[in-house]
Amino acid sequence: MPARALFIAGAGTEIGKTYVTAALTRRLRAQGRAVRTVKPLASGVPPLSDPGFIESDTARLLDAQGLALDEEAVEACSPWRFAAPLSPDQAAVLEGRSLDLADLVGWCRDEIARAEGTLLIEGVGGLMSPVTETATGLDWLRALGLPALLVSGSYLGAISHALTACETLRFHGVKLRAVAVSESPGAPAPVATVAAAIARHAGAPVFCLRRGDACPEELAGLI
Ligand SMILES: Nc1ncnc2c1ncn2[C@@H]1O[C@H](COP(=O)(O)OP(=O)(O)OP(=O)(O)O)[C@@H](O)[C@H]1O
Ligand SMILES: C[C@H](N)[C@H](N)CCCCCC(=O)O
Ligand SMILES: [Mg+2]
Repeated sequence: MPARALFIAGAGTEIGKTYVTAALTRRLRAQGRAVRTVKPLASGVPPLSDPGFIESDTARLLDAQGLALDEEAVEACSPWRFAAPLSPDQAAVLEGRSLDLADLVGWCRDEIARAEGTLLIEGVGGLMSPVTETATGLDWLRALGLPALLVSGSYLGAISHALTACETLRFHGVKLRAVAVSESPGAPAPVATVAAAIARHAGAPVFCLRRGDACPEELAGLI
């Protein structure tokens, strides 16, 4: 059976993409489905030898897959890793490196071609955060032609951020599979209220994850 691949895009950064992607990975595995989860381009990732590595997106996604945290697994999950917690193009400059969208897209296409079951690809930052000096995450997603799961927070302002991302995806012909609203710490409104507001305009199913929640079964069922 051909692989199903999904791109996890964000309405912003630090809002729950990795949390939701890890939760979805665990849910799919619990349902007995084959899943591979990658974060090809990651900034803010210390070396594997650093105690802080355990907090990185790469470590969290490997853990959700039940994989060991070794060099081989890290490289296979996140071939482009940068230490500075900045936009990847800026983090790359600090290391005297550069990034090319064609390389990133080519790597993902190879993964899609060889995946068995479901392939989850976490993006970087928000939908239009830069991924190279000249390309945004939206360019990356469009080049892959994959459907998206949009992750939003529930902080004040999240509704507009989420709907702006939904509208941008629609404008560019990207299929929006669902929106996952991950509860932001200290948010002034209940996450369900924020999700309901997003659902009135998003044109896609909307799900909530409160702090510490597992992935809803219904969300996994759409993937
Ligand atoms: N629903 C939730 N329950 C508990 N913790 C959460 C939840 N959502 C997010 N977090 C925590 O909030 C922090 C930021 O979330 P996360 O790392 O998933 O953001 P992100 O969108 O992937 O960020 P980046 O743009 O760096 O990839 C993490 O410590 C994460 O574990
Ligand atoms: C370091 C951070 N957590 C992410 N890895 C990168 C976020 C880049 C955001 C760039 C932007 O949109 O302004
Ligand atoms: Mg992340």
